[in-house]
Amino acid sequence: MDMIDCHHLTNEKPKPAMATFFSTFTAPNPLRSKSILHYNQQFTVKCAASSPSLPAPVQTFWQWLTDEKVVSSKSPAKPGTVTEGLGLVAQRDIARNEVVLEVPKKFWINPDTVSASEIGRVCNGLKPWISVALFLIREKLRADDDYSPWRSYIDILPECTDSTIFWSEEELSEIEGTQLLSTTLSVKEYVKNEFLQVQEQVILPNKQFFPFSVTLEDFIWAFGILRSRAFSRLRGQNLVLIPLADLINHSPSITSEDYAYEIKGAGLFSRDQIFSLRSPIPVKAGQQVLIQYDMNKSNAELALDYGFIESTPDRNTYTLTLQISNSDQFFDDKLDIAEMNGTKEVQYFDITLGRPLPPKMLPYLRLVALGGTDAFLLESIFRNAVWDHLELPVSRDNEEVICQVVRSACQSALSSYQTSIEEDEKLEREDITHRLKIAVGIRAGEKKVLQHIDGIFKEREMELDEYEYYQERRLRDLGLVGEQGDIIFWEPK
Ligand SMILES: C[S@@+](CC[C@H](N)C(=O)[O-])C[C@H]1O[C@@H](n2cnc3c(N)ncnc32)[C@H](O)[C@@H]1O
Repeated sequence: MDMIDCHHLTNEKPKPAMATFFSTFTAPNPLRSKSILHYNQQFTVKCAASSPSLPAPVQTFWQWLTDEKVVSSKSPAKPGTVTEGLGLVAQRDIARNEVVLEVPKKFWINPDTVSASEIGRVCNGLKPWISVALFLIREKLRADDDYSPWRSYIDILPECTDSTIFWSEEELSEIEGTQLLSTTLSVKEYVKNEFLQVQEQVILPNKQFFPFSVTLEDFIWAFGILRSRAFSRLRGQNLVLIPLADLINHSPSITSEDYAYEIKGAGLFSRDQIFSLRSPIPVKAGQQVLIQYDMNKSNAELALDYGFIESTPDRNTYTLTLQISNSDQFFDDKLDIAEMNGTKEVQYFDITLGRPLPPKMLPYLRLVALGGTDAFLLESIFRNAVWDHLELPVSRDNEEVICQVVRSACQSALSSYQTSIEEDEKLEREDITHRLKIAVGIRAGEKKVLQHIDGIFKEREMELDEYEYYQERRLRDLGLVGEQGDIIFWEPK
């Protein structure tokens, strides 16, 4: 099927500036995202859904849903071929918040579907996404004469998306030096390890269910399908594929995720559940119904999960990883203080273009860099108050060190990219492939965030003489500093 053209971190740790301080920029943990999956323009609709030129598998799919009474000729939206592959096209004008489609639970694919299926017994105890992935692969690879009720749905799933997990080595070389490359490689490594395990424990010992060869490629396909189309954060459903609803595409110009979809009771006298999708904006007949997938995902997450990015500046992020070095002589005290204040030995800070630094970043940096004559603050009598002190500059030395370390880490990260922002911006204006556009947007975005971080600490460095440090604050609190900042001495008469 060619709905979508089928093509497809560890950054160097900057040298610690001093023994007690270890700062590193690495890729965000790919599996750390809040939800495994979820979800400017109006896109051109190439052909109306009722058009005979709709691909045959999509027509078969629609017929199946019609026979099952999930849809009818009066349905407000139908599948159509659009620039993003398949999408949902309005059959008539649709009002804001109007229900576009409803899909009963019987047609969902989730871990319960797998449990109730032939392979349920052998999938017992597997991670939810792995059992659903095996289910999808089995449905896809089953012989044509082996009837499956899911066949017409499986047949409309794309062979791949533009997610970086499907990129060739050559395409990946365009994101050399980026956090996205490291994340992509670690995700692929993770998927590979899970595959090897499930192959040995489930696929090979159960030839009766898997009489065909299942490859790592099949497994990556299933992972990509789940990552790009499963819904999550729904009532009791953390991983669910909803056929038909998963044809909905994303629009950057819709800036609210509210009310687009929900799970509700099928009716007053029914205990069944139904998935209901609403249009967040009014849509004219013939136009595509679109939603906002996730306001909180960065461009790197969008590229990894779905295979597109946005030009919105605040989608550009860079994850700064800071760490209390375990060779730090004050390691135990620092860790205790960090943990008492909701941070860890290794702490990630997601920095977004044009936004202030995350609130805990400066105190954490100051804590990590604390040493020398400032080390008294680590003593246990200060334990409850120390974080408050770290919220403000502690000493000139401490503040200077954090500026130097962050700036040198930024410079080092910036030097690992192959191109300059100017070169990227020039390329962005040219006629390039969708994947190259993603690559160029990602590498330019990361560099801009690094420059943004560097700029913040450059400014701080220039203001070092203007800050009030711990000792001055202390003297002022004791009433020993006059209003003009002059130190008041007690003068004997
Ligand atoms: C939930 S599916 C939507 C249906 C999909 N277009 C299809 O052909 O099956 C999500 C995928 O649609 C495509 N997509 C959705 N919104 C897009 C957008 N704004 N720009 C580019 N591709 C988009 C991406 O390939 C993404 O992985």
